[in-house]
Amino acid sequence: MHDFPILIAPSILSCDFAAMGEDCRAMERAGADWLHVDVMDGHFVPNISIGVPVVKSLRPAVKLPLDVHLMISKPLDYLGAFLDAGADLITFHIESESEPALAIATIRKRGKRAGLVLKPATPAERVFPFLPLIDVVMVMTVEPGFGGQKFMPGMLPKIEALREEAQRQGLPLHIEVDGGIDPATAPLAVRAGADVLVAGSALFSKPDYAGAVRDLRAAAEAGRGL
Ligand SMILES: O=C(CO)[C@@H](O)[C@H](O)COP(=O)(O)O
Ligand SMILES: [Fe+2]
Repeated sequence: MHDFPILIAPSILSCDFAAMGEDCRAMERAGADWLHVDVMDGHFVPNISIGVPVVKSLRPAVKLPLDVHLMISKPLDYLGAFLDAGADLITFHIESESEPALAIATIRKRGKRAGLVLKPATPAERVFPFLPLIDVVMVMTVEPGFGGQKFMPGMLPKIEALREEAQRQGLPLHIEVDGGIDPATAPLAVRAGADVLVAGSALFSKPDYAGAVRDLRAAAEAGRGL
């Protein structure tokens, strides 16, 4: 079994955009591990969110690693800009118009971490050939595009298949889950093999961020023992 600690990555899609820096610093003080930045182009997904200038402004505002989730049709065209802006990890969709091996190499050549993301309908096997090349594989547990949706338990076998394949290939791969993660669903994802938990609404909607991060981490860690 992998022995990564559980990591909590609050999704800033649910933060207060009028006070983003302070809201993110509060999440940092609350004990978050990464900051998850959702980038949407209105084409790959039916929503528009934020882009390069926001990553650039956030970079000096927090010390947390910036986990940039690209929900855009042409990730290759924008990798350089996100890397220059200060992304520490860039994940992009296997369903996008990209050459995955080239995109991964572009990110890793800059000394940054790379990951692939799967939409709910995409089978785990699609990314098996790329697992030795990446640091993170991310399983969408909702349809990408919006925060605050309901976790899809049907994604649990996909997480299990990815963890099994990573173990079979002897890879220390992070498995990140994104969408509908809260203290009720986190243990299910962790038991299936996830170790990085993105959570937007479940954290930013709470008045006490430290308590919310602590409760999510405790629930997830309990999932390991199930
Ligand atoms: O990438 C996405 C949505 O496309 C996510 O990162 C969401 O922002 C997670 O939000 P919650 O489901 O946790 O509210
Ligand atoms: Fe995301």
